[in-house]
Amino acid sequence: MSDEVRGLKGTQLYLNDVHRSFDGYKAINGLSMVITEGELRAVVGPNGAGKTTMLDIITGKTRPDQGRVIWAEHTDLTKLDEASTARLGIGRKFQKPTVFETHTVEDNLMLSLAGDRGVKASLLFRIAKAQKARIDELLELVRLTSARHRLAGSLSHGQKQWLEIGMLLAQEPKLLLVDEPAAGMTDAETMRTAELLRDIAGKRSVVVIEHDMDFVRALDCKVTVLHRGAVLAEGSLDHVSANQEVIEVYLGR
Ligand SMILES: Nc1ncnc2c1ncn2[C@@H]1O[C@H](COP(=O)(O)OP(=O)(O)OP(=O)(O)O)[C@@H](O)[C@H]1O
Repeated sequence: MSDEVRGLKGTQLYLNDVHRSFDGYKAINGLSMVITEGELRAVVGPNGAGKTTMLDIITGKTRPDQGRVIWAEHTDLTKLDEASTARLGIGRKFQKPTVFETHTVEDNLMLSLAGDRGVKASLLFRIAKAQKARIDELLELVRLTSARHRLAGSLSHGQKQWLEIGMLLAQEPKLLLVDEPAAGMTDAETMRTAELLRDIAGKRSVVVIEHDMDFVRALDCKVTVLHRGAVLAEGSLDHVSANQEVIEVYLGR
């Protein structure tokens, strides 16, 4: 066992000196980060800091030019595509909710639990007891128990986001990547989303990209500030907020 691998014990995701340029522009420029098993982490930074590109690299959508991206202590993610990283247990929630609007909340969750069986076969499939219990649990977790029989298309924007998080959780990810979940939400929905993400971390790691500082405060977790494709500061929100460089490039704008 190499020293590097031994040092990764309990690490869900490890990025070391990752680089990626687009037409000569260094979108990711020496990015290193460690996400431990079950950790909740917020990633913030100005527009163009490389946050989305970082998620693209983790999920295999974009290949880094150099650097190490290691999953669960030994799997090299730089060799994998999006389908393979999803199979490993990396779930990604994009900014815009994508739910089946003409199906009920329950059916949306059932379809996600069903995996590869196909939409029609899944809806015809009788819900096994274990599946029902899992759906109950997911509905509770994403605050949609009372909306169980509503059409997903009739939900508020915030509720659609929660439903999609539930659909991703149905696939039992070990790491959930969430891109700006609070965008477009009411203040109350934003605070409930922070609670929800705190609830679901622990059993799996959760990395949240966000601009809304009230939301980041409510997440109450370690914060990484990205700037020009690398980590500018890391620590508690109070710690990074007091950093003069962070104030200059991000908070003070
Ligand atoms: N596929 C691509 N082709 C060309 N340039 C790209 C590509 N992906 C990202 N970039 C560039 O890389 C830089 C970093 O972008 P990225 O979207 O990762 O930043 P971000 O921190 O997510 O910003 P925002 O907060 O605005 O979403 C930007 O200048 C962007 O234009």
